[in-house]
Amino acid sequence: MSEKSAFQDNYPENVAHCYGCGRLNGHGHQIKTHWDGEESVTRYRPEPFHTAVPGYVYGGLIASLIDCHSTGTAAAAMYRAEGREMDTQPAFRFVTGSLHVDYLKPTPIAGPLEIRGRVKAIQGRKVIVESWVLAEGVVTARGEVTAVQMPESFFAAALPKPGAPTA
Ligand SMILES: CCCCCCCC(=O)SCCNC(=O)CCNC(=O)[C@H](O)C(C)(C)COP(=O)(O)OP(=O)(O)OC[C@H]1O[C@@H](n2cnc3c(N)ncnc32)[C@H](O)[C@@H]1OP(=O)(O)O
Repeated sequence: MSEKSAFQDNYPENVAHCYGCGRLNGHGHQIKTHWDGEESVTRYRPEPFHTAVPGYVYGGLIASLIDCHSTGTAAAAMYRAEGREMDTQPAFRFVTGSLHVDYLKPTPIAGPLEIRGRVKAIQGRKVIVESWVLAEGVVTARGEVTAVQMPESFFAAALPKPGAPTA
């Protein structure tokens, strides 16, 4: 795969189940993000059930789109910084350390949304990404995400402890 494929299409299978961006999560948003010069872009069409107030998008969806758009941008930026394609090893996997969203205007639910992002800083294992949501060309929300490279312990922590109750 090359940079022409979506960032998320290159995620290793064991981290491709995220509700916001995992291509293997049939219930999720399955967002697809690409570079557009120095900015990253995702296009997403909300469903009628993503309603907050009738006619407008639920803020949690907007946060989710900013979140996964930004973590994907963080991963892609690290590959770019190393001059590598996203399907090369070792894989960069980023999780959300912090997510800040400002809701500037109600976001109309009719029609597609565009989420754009820009890398503010790459600092060691963390990447700070600013992203914004546009509806019909109008910015309705702005966000900032600190994405942190996922430690291997993240996988281990997800496993049930021996003898722990399962329900
Ligand atoms: C990979 C494909 C899936 C993509 C899914 C993306 C969307 C998601 O929903 S991810 C799920 C939600 N996020 C989580 O569950 C993360 C839970 N938190 C954690 O696991 C850890 O706190 C984690 C990984 C963020 C940081 O832990 P750790 O790796 O030990 O970080 P640590 O070494 O302390 O810090 C590394 C750097 O990140 C910074 N950092 C850590 N946490 C935060 C935070 N919450 N806010 C800001 N900066 C932070 C630190 O300050 C440090 O920066 P510096 O190097 O400048 O000192």
